[in-house]
Amino acid sequence: MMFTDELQREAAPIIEAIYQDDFIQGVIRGDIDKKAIRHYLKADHLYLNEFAKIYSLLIAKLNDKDDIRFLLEQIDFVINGEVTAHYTMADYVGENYQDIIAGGEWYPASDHYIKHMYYNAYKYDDASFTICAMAPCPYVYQQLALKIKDNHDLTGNPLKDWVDFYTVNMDELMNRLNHWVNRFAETTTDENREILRRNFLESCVHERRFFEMSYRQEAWGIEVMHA
Ligand SMILES: Cc1ncc(C[n+]2csc(CCO)c2C)c(N)n1
Repeated sequence: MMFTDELQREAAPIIEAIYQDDFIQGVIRGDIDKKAIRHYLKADHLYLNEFAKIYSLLIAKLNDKDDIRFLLEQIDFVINGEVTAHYTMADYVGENYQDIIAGGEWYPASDHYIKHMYYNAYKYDDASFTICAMAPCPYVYQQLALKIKDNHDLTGNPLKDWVDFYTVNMDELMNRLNHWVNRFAETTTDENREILRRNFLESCVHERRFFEMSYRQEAWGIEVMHA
């Protein structure tokens, strides 16, 4: 069994828990509170910006042109492509997307998640540490989307396109990320493998907390200073 297969097997209960939580269940019913979706969008557009910047930090750690080209494509996807999924949610809210995301912040759970990725990018030379902290991002969404599709017919659901978005386009990305991590995991120490494992599983938990944060509209409770 490949190293990333083991990580994915260990992540299964966390993904099942996310599936059962209020946010995804509300998406499945198609009646989730619009405030939860608004909060998610406010947090997620900033999360995606940072995700793109962290890809750019990984480029500095890689040498193969094809690997670099792939990361450039992913930056484009995160900045320009994924907003399609966000527009589906903005339509559901019934407000202009730019108006929704104005004034968003790194709320507590997204703050922690973003900093987990940056920490690994700055602490370790090898890209694998960061990749393990990033891989749950496509993996969890792909698994949730497939689980939803397997169990429910979303015809007529206003958030169907959001779910559909993550059932496609994720395979090639996961293959690349898994390949990089497995190559490093084969030759590194047990201690490093344990760090990789924790990074992956912690980010799965971060994914869960991100949805919970959105559902409960968690914020810091610190007043924003206006110039
Ligand atoms: C909190 C959070 N986690 C995951 C995604 C999904 N996602 C973000 S970037 C990307 C592709 C990476 O190249 C995918 C699948 C999200 N939108 N927000």
